[in-house]
Amino acid sequence: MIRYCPRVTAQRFCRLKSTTPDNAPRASDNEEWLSRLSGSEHIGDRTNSNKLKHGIDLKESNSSSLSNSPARLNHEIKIISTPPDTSYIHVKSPLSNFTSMSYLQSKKHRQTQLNGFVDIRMIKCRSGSGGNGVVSFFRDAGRAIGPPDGGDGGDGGSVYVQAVEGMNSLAKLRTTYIASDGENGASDQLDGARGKDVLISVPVGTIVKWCLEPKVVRQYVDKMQQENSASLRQLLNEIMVSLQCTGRFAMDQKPSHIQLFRDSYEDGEGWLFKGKDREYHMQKEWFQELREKVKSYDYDLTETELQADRFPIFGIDLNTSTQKPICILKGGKGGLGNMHFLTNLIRNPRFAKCGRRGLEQYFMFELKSLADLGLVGLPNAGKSTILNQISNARPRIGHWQFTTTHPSIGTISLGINKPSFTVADIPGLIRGASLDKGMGIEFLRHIERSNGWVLVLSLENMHPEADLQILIEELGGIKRLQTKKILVVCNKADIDVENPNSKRKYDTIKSFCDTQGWDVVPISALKGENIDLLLEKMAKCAMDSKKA
Ligand SMILES: Nc1nc2c(ncn2[C@@H]2O[C@H](COP(=O)(O)OP(=O)(O)OP(=O)(O)O)[C@@H](O)[C@H]2O)c(=O)[nH]1
Repeated sequence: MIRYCPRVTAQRFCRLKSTTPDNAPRASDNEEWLSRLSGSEHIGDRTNSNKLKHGIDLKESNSSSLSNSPARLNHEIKIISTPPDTSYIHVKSPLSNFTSMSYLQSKKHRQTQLNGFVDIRMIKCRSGSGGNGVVSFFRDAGRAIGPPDGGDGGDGGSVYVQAVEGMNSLAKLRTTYIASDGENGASDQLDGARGKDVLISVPVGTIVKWCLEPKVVRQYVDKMQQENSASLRQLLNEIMVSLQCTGRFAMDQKPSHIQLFRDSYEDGEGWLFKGKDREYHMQKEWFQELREKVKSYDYDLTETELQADRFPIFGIDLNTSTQKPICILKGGKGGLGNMHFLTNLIRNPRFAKCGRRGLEQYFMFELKSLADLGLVGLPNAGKSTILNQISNARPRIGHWQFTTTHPSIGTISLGINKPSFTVADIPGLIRGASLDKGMGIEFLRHIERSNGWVLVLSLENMHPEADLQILIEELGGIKRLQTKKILVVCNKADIDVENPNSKRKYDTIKSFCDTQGWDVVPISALKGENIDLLLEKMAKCAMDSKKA
């Protein structure tokens, strides 16, 4: 906890005309504050580890280590060392956790793909630095130099984030959010104004994650791609990022938060001199003594900063609207004015303290839709036609592949007094989507939160059972599907109805689904056949998934 320096607050910000300052701490107040500081046992406890920065680990990521291994599990975290060997929990984690695949793909390509819908943004945020304290002495007609009256710098503004209802895209977010710096203090005991905060409003369902500077990552990845033939996804999974982390609790050895570090001055530094310079002061014993005491104040400031400058490794999930904005970057503290350094020995303190620096970091804003059910299928299976039939959503429908270029969510109500549920339609998956073929698997984020998945197959295709296997594979394998409630929809049952082969296709799928305990239903979305049964089964799947 910071042992705050003495200050009478009642008259802050009001200008005192031609009277002796009465808002400044008296020498005795300052003496008492400084003597409390000198009793501190903290000095020297903290190591220099706060100078360590996060970064891409070049040694781990040489091209020879790149293989065609399956995609690494996202969020994989390898603990390298823990306290007391190091001050922080040192971890390594794949770069894919701290950058955006979509950002690294061609920007233009993605714009046309998305038709204006934006579900991922990399944003630079900066909190304001604290204003500087000021060196000033009271003056009036009768006195050339009076007691010190230099005010404190104002605190820097912070960056906040909040989730609000009614937004459904990240398109309107700016690329940079900068909170303003605190103003410097002034004569007559005036404290500088506090820097303005910034508030980033995002749709409910957004996850805010800490990430590396996108430009640096892009340059690095481009270089790596020139040197070897690995796909972008493979590269992002193989390149490791070194991070300094902390646990949720002081002694926790399990990393939960990334420790961020400011570029502020060292404890005991950050002095501003006026009249006589630093060299002059450093030679004086009284200044050295004071500096030693103020070191403890700085130590507390740094500790408070380190506590505040922690960000959850897996991000902040804004899955409900935020009642109170969440601070993601805190502004720097304002520096002390010279009136705090008046003591019985130091009558003319010609020095003040600088404000503490703000923080500049990059964050990845990722929108993950909140729908009860996720509709997945190969391109052209008829997902959009189904959603059109059963809900208020009006997705694009076409007989060409990838008509759906961005997710859409429909609400389905089965009548008064009956619960309603939501369904998300995402672009079609193809074999190799997880290796970025077709529209890739980036859109799966929109069904990740749904506990119920509706797999749509087209009976028009020659081997719909093989399509089902492709879906299972691209969705993460049978084990992943076992964690969800699954409903399989065999669409386009109207085609070739008389052909015994059509019945055979359906039976093969049904018997596989039976072995997995999955429900299955044949329909014709185009002709509206069996839609009531489909709705009933979807409602059951949604309710079961809510219970899961
Ligand atoms: N005969 C028949 N055609 C259908 C049926 N359902 C959809 N279609 C047609 O199949 C084509 C594709 O339908 P969409 O709903 O756009 O398919 P999708 O799965 O959303 O396609 P993507 O956007 O590529 O993912 C359209 O021409 C539809 O009219 C059906 O039950 N029977």
